[in-house]
Amino acid sequence: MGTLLLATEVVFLVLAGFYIWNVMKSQSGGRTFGPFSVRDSRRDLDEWARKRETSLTEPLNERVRPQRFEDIVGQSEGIKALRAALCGPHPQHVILYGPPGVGKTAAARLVLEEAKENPKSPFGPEAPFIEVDATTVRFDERGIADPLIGSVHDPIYQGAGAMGAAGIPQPKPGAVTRAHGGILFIDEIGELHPIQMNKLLKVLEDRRVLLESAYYRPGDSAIPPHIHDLFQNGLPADFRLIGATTRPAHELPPALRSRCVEIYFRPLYPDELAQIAERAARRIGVEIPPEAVQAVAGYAGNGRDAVNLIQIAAGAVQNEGRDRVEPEDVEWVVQVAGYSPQPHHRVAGRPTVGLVHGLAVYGPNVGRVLPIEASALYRPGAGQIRVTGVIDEEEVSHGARRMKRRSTAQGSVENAETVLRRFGIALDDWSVHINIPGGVPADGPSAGLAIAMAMYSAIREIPVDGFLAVTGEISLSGSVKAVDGVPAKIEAARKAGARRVLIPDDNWSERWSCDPELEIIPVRDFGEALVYLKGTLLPTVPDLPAPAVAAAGSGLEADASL
Ligand SMILES: Nc1ncnc2c1ncn2[C@@H]1O[C@H](COP(=O)(O)OP(=O)(O)OP(=O)(O)O)[C@@H](O)[C@H]1O
Repeated sequence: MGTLLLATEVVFLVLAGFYIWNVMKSQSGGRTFGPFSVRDSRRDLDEWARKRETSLTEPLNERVRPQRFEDIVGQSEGIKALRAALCGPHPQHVILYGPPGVGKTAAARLVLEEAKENPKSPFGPEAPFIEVDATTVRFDERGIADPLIGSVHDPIYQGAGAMGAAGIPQPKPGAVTRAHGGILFIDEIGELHPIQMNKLLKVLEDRRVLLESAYYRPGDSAIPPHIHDLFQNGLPADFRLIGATTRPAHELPPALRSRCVEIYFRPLYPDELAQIAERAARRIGVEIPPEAVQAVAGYAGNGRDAVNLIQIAAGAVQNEGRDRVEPEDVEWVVQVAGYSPQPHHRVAGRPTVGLVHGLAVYGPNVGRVLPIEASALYRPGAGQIRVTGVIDEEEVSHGARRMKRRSTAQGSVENAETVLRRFGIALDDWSVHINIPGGVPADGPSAGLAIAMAMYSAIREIPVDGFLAVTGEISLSGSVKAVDGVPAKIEAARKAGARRVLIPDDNWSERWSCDPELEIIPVRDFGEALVYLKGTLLPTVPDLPAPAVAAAGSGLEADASL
């Protein structure tokens, strides 16, 4: 019996000891966080710390990202304007326009550091650079969460915590407040929800975010003083905005545009893409011969493409134990990644009947060569003019009003037709096909002179100088009228390998009189322009008798159905 009692006592003592040990152990774990004990939390912390010890090498795109303004190719004008807007004593808000992948984000990321170096800049050494992508920034119409502007977490919402339980609304700062004292960069700003855009405009105006909540009572002593302060004085949001967009300026709200300096980044030319590719290869540590660089430039539509092409090719090459990217490696990437050749127009060089290199501007300040083709068949009494490649209707915007208008290029063709008739060509006897490949941009009138010259060349079978580029609007009387974007067009002609450019006399500037590479010639009318049609100067305006005999065709594909 005594033994039994002793055994029971021992068992009881062991159980009690085990219970006490367990209680003490759980108490030594300390507080709990909801369902988590401190021990659980510590275990998770250790796990994350262990994970953080693992890190991969720096991604290639990080390695090739521009580190200084000098690394950004081809945007010197845009960067100069960006510096002027942000690096002085009175920085301004900026909108950066431009196609994708040409260095807008790269430049925006660098400008704050440069501004900080100016002792007169209001950006302090700790000024933040906050980056937001408008295509992914969450927008909640009920205003529960607004990571851009900030919001109030009202006590009714799930997870309002101890403050919520006490009926206290909690202001949550957004990116505009995190950017206080620095720069807020909004990529794709044109994609912001209109309500968010309006809120942003208000913040730009007030330089603070004023929040409201039905749960806020100014006299409530249960609300902590810092929350009273935020409701009464607002969250600070004095920053400078850089908004980047691939949209054209007229698609952005005028109220935003009027508050910002507008800066344009332009598409990159093939030689600039080649430079970016070369630099990327160098940074990655692979060799690249000029032929492979040219191959990249032929397929890359922008700087990002150039870098991506090099990255994939370099990766493949390195996996094979090589350190040199050959043109075949670039071709392989082009195949597998589905790149298409870029239409980087060069002038034809050889004289061609019916082919005139017009000049157009697309985007802000970007010119390009626009080949205009004409073919002609002599069809006595059955003449007609067919135009292909022209956009039938263009949408134009005047502030909030959108209008559709007939393509101005179509009008240019009709003007050219009248001019040729005035010059004695019996168009009733000619079937003429004019083709403007690639669609004509909104500045169609400036193709008028080129169209008239192409038609004339096709009908008279005169080969056009293959190094000639032409811009100018043509009036019904044949005079050549001023057009927009002549400097950009001249640059495009230069890049395309032209040697001579005809421009309207009204656009002439003395600075073009001694260009070492290009002969830039002002012309007043169609007759003057014709003197330069063939590379060898014609002594006078050509004689233009109406054709008397049958069947003159052009050098370009004659269309029997004309
Ligand atoms: N002009 C350039 N000079 C040098 N590198 C460039 C240039 N443009 C683009 N790149 C390369 O492409 C990458 C992407 O460019 P970035 O993000 O600046 O383009 P973006 O104009 O902001 O385009 P998106 O509108 O698509 O954001 C850069 O990190 C850089 O490696």
